[in-house]
Amino acid sequence: MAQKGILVTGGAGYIGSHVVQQLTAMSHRVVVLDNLSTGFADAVIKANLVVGNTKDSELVRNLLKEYQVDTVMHFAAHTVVPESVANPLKYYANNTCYTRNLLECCAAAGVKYFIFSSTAATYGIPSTPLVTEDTPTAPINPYGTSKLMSEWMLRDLSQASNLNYVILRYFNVAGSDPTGHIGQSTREATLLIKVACEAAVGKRDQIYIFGTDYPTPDGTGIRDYIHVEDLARAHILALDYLKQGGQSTILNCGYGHGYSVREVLDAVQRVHGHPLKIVECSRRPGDPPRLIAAAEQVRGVLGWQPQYDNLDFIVKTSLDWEYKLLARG
Ligand SMILES: NC(=O)c1ccc[n+]([C@@H]2O[C@H](COP(=O)([O-])OP(=O)(O)OC[C@H]3O[C@@H](n4cnc5c(N)ncnc54)[C@H](O)[C@@H]3O)[C@@H](O)[C@H]2O)c1
Ligand SMILES: O=c1ccn([C@@H]2O[C@H](COP(=O)(O)OP(=O)(O)O[C@H]3O[C@H](CO)[C@H](O)[C@H](O)[C@H]3O)[C@@H](O)[C@H]2O)c(=O)[nH]1
Repeated sequence: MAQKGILVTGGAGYIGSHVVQQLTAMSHRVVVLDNLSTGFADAVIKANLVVGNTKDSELVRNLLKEYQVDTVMHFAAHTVVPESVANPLKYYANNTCYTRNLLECCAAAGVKYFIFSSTAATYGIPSTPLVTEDTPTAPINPYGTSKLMSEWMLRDLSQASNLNYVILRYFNVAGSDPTGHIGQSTREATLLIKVACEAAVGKRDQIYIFGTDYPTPDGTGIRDYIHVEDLARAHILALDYLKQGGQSTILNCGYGHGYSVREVLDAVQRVHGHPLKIVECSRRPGDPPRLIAAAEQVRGVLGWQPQYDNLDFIVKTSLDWEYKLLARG
């Protein structure tokens, strides 16, 4: 019998491509569906890339059939929070409606396992700094809401069918493949470590600190930064877990401790060896002071053990990739 396939939507994007690389290294049969809206064809090295959209039911149905897909890993989404505030319907269409479409195709094809990229943005501004999976969800922007609605669809479909899922709520993802084959190539990036590394290699003149008056030890926002390779590994373990009959579940993905913006910028300067031009400015609307994952569940349920829980290493791999992008022009 032919090996069952894994459909990875958004597998040409930053996080998806790292997961695909781990899956193909383990000889899984992978097909990537990506419309290349923010992804890159050359990020998909050993899997088949089909350029298309999750809203295209006929295409999705054909792929599920052709590759005998029993597992879907769903990364495809728009991911920029301020853009979601300015253009909410774009986010509800892509992140919610097209996910519904994908789920409908999965249900019809009898897909058994679904691993979904969710986000700490579903928690909004939690009242406790340490966020457990039971912390009430209360997103404060359309991006977070669009993702939470997909979680609900998945939960409800699972209850009405044989589909089981793992929802992974990522905290702040950073870093790049330590072997240097792939990395974060996002255009017009907004995420702190990526932006700081762009400033370090001279792609930007300066880096802004959004708010220095937060109730944190140094006044800047604190986040739980997780290396993309460790996050990718959690997907592999989630797949094993589901295949061994694991119950549908939601898991935070973070290390359980955080760094302030100043600590991150110190790390970038330390690893890079040169000072950055840092400009302090007012808070960015909607940013919680501190967001840290309670990260016991993912370790307990999946047996996940992070390898790269080291800020300087995260920064080093980001910086190495930024130099590569610079050399490519
Ligand atoms: N980067 C983070 O810190 C972070 C944090 C939490 C959650 N997430 C989630 O992780 C997932 C991946 O994020 P990323 O950072 O790799 O972003 P990314 O933009 O690099 O990847 C998204 C990929 O999906 C593709 N895509 C988008 N809409 C599509 C569609 N309708 N059909 C087919 N392909 C489509 C894009 O071309 C891109 O390759 C997203 O679901 C995002 O919400 C990311
Ligand atoms: O140029 C920058 C960029 C960010 N920050 C600060 O750095 C911290 C991290 O900000 P990011 O923009 O890197 O990431 P967020 O914490 O806003 O991440 C949120 O948005 C992400 C997607 O954009 C993910 O969904 C993630 O789960 C969600 O918490 C925040 O305190 C932010 O104010 C700066 O000071 N300057």
